[in-house]
Parts: sequence; structure tokens; C-alpha cells
Amino acid sequence: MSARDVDVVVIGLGPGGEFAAQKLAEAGLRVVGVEQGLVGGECPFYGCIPSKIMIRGAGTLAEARRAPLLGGPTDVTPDWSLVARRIDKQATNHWNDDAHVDRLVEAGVEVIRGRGRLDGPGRVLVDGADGDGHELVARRGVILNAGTMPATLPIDGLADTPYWTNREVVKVTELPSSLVVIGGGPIGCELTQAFARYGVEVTLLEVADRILGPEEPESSEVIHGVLESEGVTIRTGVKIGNVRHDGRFHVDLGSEVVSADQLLVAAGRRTLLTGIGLETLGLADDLKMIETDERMRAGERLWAVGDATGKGAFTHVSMYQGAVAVRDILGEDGPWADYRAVSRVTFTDPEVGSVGMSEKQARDAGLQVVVSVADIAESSRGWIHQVGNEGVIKLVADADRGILVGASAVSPAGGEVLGLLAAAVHAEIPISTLRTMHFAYPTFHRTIEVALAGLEF
Ligand SMILES: Cc1cc2nc3c(=O)[nH]c(=O)nc-3n(C[C@H](O)[C@H](O)[C@H](O)COP(=O)(O)OP(=O)(O)OC[C@H]3O[C@@H](n4cnc5c(N)ncnc54)[C@H](O)[C@@H]3O)c2cc1C
Ligand SMILES: NC(=O)c1ccc[n+]([C@@H]2O[C@H](COP(=O)([O-])OP(=O)(O)OC[C@H]3O[C@@H](n4cnc5c(N)ncnc54)[C@H](O)[C@@H]3O)[C@@H](O)[C@H]2O)c1
Repeated sequence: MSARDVDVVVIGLGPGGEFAAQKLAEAGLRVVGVEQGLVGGECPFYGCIPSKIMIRGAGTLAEARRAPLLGGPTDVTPDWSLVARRIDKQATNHWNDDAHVDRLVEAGVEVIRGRGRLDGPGRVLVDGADGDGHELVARRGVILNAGTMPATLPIDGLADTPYWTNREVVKVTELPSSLVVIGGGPIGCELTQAFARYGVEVTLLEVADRILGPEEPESSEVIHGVLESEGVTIRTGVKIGNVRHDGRFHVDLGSEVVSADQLLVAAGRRTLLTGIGLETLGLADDLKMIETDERMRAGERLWAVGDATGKGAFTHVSMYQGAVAVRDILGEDGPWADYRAVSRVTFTDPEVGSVGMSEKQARDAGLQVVVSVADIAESSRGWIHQVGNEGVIKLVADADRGILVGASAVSPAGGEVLGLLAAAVHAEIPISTLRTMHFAYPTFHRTIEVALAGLEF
């Protein structure tokens, strides 16, 4: 096997790696992308897109069920096959990544299917899926975008059961009549609500004392209430003793055993950095996360982007970081990575949009914190909306600087309401300026004006 010279090798073609590979090739560099699974990564095939298609279907059912109260009688018959077909045919092309590969090849990227590993600065060895080995020398360097897999839980008996993770759940064609979900994070909450709206009896188990733990307590409270009102059973603070499977799943919580036809584990992610050759660059070979600087540099001629950097496991963060790495590799002068105003949306109904720091994070950072919470249901638009109007706007301000450092928008279309708040935190718009804005009537985002008025300093 003789080494081949190129400019850049990208190991892992998730959203950030795919983006970076394309941009660098379009800029005229010789780029090789190495992917052991599907080009595009988790988001289009097992994550964001399929889950949001489920949520879209479930949301239309929820709205139709609200119609008798507001619009007129409806007869709603859930049909999961519409969702399954959309995911299979429209979204994933039967889990075929040709469209992603074609886009890269068109841009000039050489795509090698196989497992890549580092072999010193700028050097990559690939165990090709076709049995061939490849030795690549990347003159400028390597971008690592290895991403994550579902975390495996050390629960007695679990590994011997045919439980679902996000990998299996996106391929479901027939719904179970009951489902236990382990993990009340974004995946657990989004899918719990989607399945419940299709008539599945769902029990959600969360080890922490509240679901959506990293979000504001007010956000968790709204979503907890909404899920329960839609028939979901929620247990928080649980300790799972063991899991058994005898055709049905039995989850032992000590004080009770929860049984269901299916089990979904959505309890976090694990990175794929072990065995990827980090030690050949002098880094530890058992890292859970990879440290990066503001240019996404992680070592000698090594850049890292995506979930494995620990800066927010979101597609838009991975792509943002990919763009930063591209600028650095092309010798541009920034702008470099800044995580003050990372925005994220959990696509429950209501959506939970948030940006920047939570109140706790701001207090822990020693800021002079002032907060304000305003109720969406009490706004004119909330009143008009009626059923499904639960939500809050929460603002976290740094009183010393007179700016917002964080905010949450739990609301119908909360992810869209978030836009204004994300701009405010990102651009450090003075609160005095925000207070003088026109807030169109009657919108959900007008509740931001109420929350701004409630900031006392
Ligand atoms: C159910 C679900 C829903 C989600 N919903 C959203 C959402 O609504 N919005 C949002 O922003 N984010 C969402 N996410 C998160 C989002 O999918 C990830 O943040 C996103 O995919 C970015 O991940 P990444 O760039 O780190 O790489 P990944 O998408 O994890 O891809 C990494 C790729 O690297 C490959 N790879 C790994 N090691 C090697 C190797 N040694 N050699 C070759 N290839 C390798 C893998 O096969 C994989 O294809 C969701 C995730 C899940 C699971
Ligand atoms: N809309 C979005 O942007 C979106 C949607 C889904 C996922 N994602 C991304 O994917 C990541 C992974 O999602 P996730 O929900 O799997 O992970 P997560 O780490 O965000 O949440 C996992 C939850 O499982 C709980 N948990 C862990 N072990 C448990 C146990 N033994 N018993 C009961 N509960 C347990 C945790 O306390 C936590 O609340 C997210 O952090 C997010 O960044 C984003």
C-alpha cells in the first residue's frame, strides 16, 4: 500500500464533515472524505429529519383533535404508514446515501467508504469497506467528524433484550400498543409525544428529578404537564433495577414494574473516539470528548467538529464548526467559534427553544443575574389560540451589562419565537433597546415584551 498525497482528509461525514469537505473541494483543495456508515451521518437518516417527520404527523393529529373545540367536528384516524412511508421514501431514500455522495463528488470530493483512523499528524489509514486499505497523507491536515452512537446503559438484563434506540425507531412500520421510553432528554420527550399522539400508551422514565434537565425548570414543568395531559405516564427520579423481555418488556423500578410491548432507550450518546488513533498525535486514546480551540484545532494538523467536541450536540453546531475549520484551513482571518449564543429547539408541542445560558449557568458564572418569566397563555395570542397555548418566555439578564445572556421560548412555534431572542443574546442588544421595539399584535413573540418589562433592575 503506497501513501497518497492529498490536501485534506475528513474522517466521518456527518453534517459538519460533509459541509467542510464540500466547501474545501469547491475552494480547489484535493479532499478525501472517509465514511464507515451513511454519508450525511445521524441527522438525515436516524435523527433530526425522520424524528421531525414523526412529529409533523403527530402534530397534525393533535391539531385535528383540537378542531372540534375551535373549528368544527373532525373524525381523526391516525395512520402511521404515512409517516413510515415519508421517512422511507422521501427522507432517506430507503436509507440510501447516493444523493449525499453525488453532491460531494460533484464538488470534487473523493469519497472512500470505510473506517478511517489517524496514524500521526496528517496521516490517515482507511480499512476500506471493499477490503482495500488506503494510506493517505493530508498536506494541510485532517478534520475529525466521528459523531456519536446511542449510549449503552449498564442496566441488568437490558443488553439481552431487543430494545430500540433511535437507529431502530426511525424504521418502525407498525406501532406497538405500549412503549416504555428510558430517558427524558430531547429524543425521549419528542418521541414520547409523537407516539402518544398516535395512540401508543407511553411511560417515560427519567433518572433525574425532572425531564429536559438542562433546560430551565419552567420549561420542564410545561412539557411535563402537557405530556401528562396527553396521557403519558412520567416517572422521574427512577432507578432502573433490571429489564426483562419475554415477548413484552418489563422494567423493574424497585417500587413497581412497568411493562410494555416495546422499549426505547434514549438516554444520551457516546462518542466514537476510542481506537481512532488519537494517541498517534500525542492525545489520550480514551477521550470521551475532544478538546478544540476557537479555530476547531484539536492537535497537530487536526481539526475536530461535531457532537464529539462537546459544544452542543446539534446539527447546526456541527455545521457552524465545519465552517470555522474551513476558514482556518483556507487561511482566512476568522470569525472563530463563539458559543455564547448557541440556540437549540426541542420539537415537542409546545416547542422548547432556548439560547445561551440558563439562569443556573448564569448564576454559577457569577453574573449579576435578573430573570423574568411571562406566560404565553395569558397573552392575547395565547388566549385566541386556546387549547395548546401552554408556554412561557423566560429571560436571563446580566444586570451589570444590561443585556440578555440567555432566554427560553416555550410556545407554539417556540423555535421560531426564539429567533429574536437568539439575535438579542448573540449581538448583545441592550435591553433598553429591546424594550423600545415594536412587537406585532397579536403574536406569540409579543410575550417577550411582557417579560422584558418584568426584568427589574
Ligand atoms: C433522534 C435524534 C434527533 C435529533 N434531532 C435533532 C434536531 O432536531 N436538531 C439538531 O440540531 N440536532 C438533532 N439531533 C442531533 C444531530 O443528529 C447531531 O448533532 C448531528 O448529526 C451532528 O453530528 P456529528 O456532526 O457529530 O456527526 P454524526 O451525524 O454523528 O455523523 C458522524 C459520522 O461519522 C462516521 N464515522 C465515525 N467514525 C468513523 C471512522 N472512524 N471512519 C469513518 N467514518 C466514521 C459515522 O458513521 C457517522 O456517519 C438529533 C439526534 C438524534 C439521534
Ligand atoms: N431537537 C433537537 O435539537 C434534538 C432532538 C433530539 C436529540 N438532540 C441531540 O441529541 C442528543 C442526545 O439526545 P438524548 O435525549 O438521547 O440525550 P440527553 O443526554 O440529552 O438526554 C438523556 C436523558 O436520559 C436520562 N437518563 C440517562 N440514563 C438514564 C437511566 N438509566 N434511566 C433513566 N433516564 C436516564 C438523562 O438524565 C437525560 O435526561 C441531545 O443532547 C441533543 O443534543 C437534539
